[in-house]
This record gives sequence, structure tokens and C-alpha cells, in this order.
Amino acid sequence: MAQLEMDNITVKFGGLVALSELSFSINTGEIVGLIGPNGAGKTTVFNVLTGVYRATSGDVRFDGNSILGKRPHEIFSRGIARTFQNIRLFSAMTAVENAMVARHCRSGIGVVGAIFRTGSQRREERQIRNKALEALTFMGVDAYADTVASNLPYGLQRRLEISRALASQPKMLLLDEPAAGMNPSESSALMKDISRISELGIDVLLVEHDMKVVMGVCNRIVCVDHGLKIAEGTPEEIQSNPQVIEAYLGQPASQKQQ
Ligand SMILES: Nc1ncnc2c1ncn2[C@@H]1O[C@H](COP(=O)(O)OP(=O)(O)OP(=O)(O)O)[C@@H](O)[C@H]1O
Repeated sequence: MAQLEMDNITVKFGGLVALSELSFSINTGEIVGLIGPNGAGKTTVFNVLTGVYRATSGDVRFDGNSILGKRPHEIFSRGIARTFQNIRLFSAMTAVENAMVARHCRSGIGVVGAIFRTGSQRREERQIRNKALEALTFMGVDAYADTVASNLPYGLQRRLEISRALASQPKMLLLDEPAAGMNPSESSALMKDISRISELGIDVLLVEHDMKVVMGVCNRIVCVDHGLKIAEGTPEEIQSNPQVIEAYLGQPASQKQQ
């Protein structure tokens, strides 16, 4: 069953067509890869799905309901969480506080309630902290719970950003180039993490230039170029697709790494 359906989405910025009648879906339980050369429209897809950009035409359905035109916080509270190409943590907050913000956004008390605490709010605050710690533990960064985010090395900041998204208990996770800047052992650990996230029952849409990661974890891959879908299929089908190879400058997709 399709958890997310992107239906004929077009996004224009003035005269530039960033996405052109793009359609694809993500079924329950799937890890779907979204690949394409620089400027192909991948981040624009994320921005449409999370309500940051408004599509010029088309529809997006999540969990059976249209989310087109919904505001980012509303889409987040319906269960779509994301990470960013350039890490966006609250750099002056500790790791656990970063993850707690995501929980607060989905709890009854909100950030203001967290400041003016009553007894029940203190209890809920403790629960939020425990859930945030669980997310840190899942991503193996619990030992750094009280470390200020900006003091963490790059690879751990990436893991923390994923923890923060997981702390909101999403139904779907959008990962924007999570392996960027990672060394081979970090990216192979990341592949295992993405599979574990999927096992939690969270559907995953992965934008990633590291083809080893994409081919290694995705059930299905959608390839875009100049805002158009040029191919869709299993990792094997995508690797041997002539249009995909062409879009990757003649280099076999399996060897492409950025
Ligand atoms: N806010 C914006 N205003 C104008 N043009 C934009 C905007 N956002 C994206 N674009 C343009 O839309 C096209 C698609 O950009 P997008 O960032 O989605 O590509 P991408 O596939 O994510 O690229 P990369 O792999 O380099 O991150 C590009 O030509 C880009 O310049």
C-alpha cells in the first residue's frame, strides 16, 4: 500500500522548471532512493514533501490524505521528519536537548509549557527526555547526550541529526545526503542504521550521491534529471539503465561516488 504518493508534481521558480510532472510513490515498509545529477530536483522534492515549497501543480498524499499546501509543522506532526544536506542542529544546545525539541513539537506541552512547568509538565518533560535518550541510544550517540552539538565531530553530528528526526517518532523519514562527508566505515555503519530504521516500521526516502549506500540499502530507486523522472526500478535495473548511465556522465552508476 502506498504510504506516500507524489502525483504529477510540477515546481517552477520563475522560468525555471525544477520538477516537471513528477510522480512516484513510497509503499509501506520500503526504503526508496532518489538519485540524479546535481540540480536534478532532489532537494526540491524534499521541500515539497515537507511543505517548505508549494508545488505549482499536482498533489501529494500521505497516509491517504492530501498534504499539499499544508504548513511544515503540520506535515511534521502528521509524521514526516527529515534531515538536511547541510546539517542543521541547534548548535548551542546539547545532543539530548536537540532531540527533545523534536519530541516537544509533537507533545502537548510545547516549548512554552516546558519553560513554565507544573508538576504534570515536569513528568511529561521527564518522559520526553527519556524518549529523546532512546533515540540517541538507537543511533549510538547516547554517550554524548550532554555534549553541546557544535562540539561533536562531523560524523556524530550527522548521527545526532538522524536521532533528532527519530525522536519525533515519524512514520516516514526523509534523509538528504546522510553519507556526505563520511568515511567508508561511517557510511557502511550508516547503511546498517538505515535498515534498522526501516525495521522500526519507518518508511525511508533517501537522497544520496554515494551509490554504494543507495544500491546497498534501497528496495527501489527513482532517478531524476532536470526535474523529470528518467528511470525507476530495483538497484539492479537502475544500474543497467542506459539513461541513468548517461545522466551520470557515462560512468556506470555502480561506480559513481561524489
Ligand atoms: N528556492 C529556489 N529558487 C530558485 N531556484 C531554485 C530554488 N530551489 C531550487 N532551485 C533550482 O531548482 C533546481 C533543482 O534544485 P535542487 O536543489 O532540488 O537539486 P538537487 O537535485 O537537490 O541538487 P544537488 O544534488 O546539487 O543538491 C536547480 O536548478 C536549482 O537551482
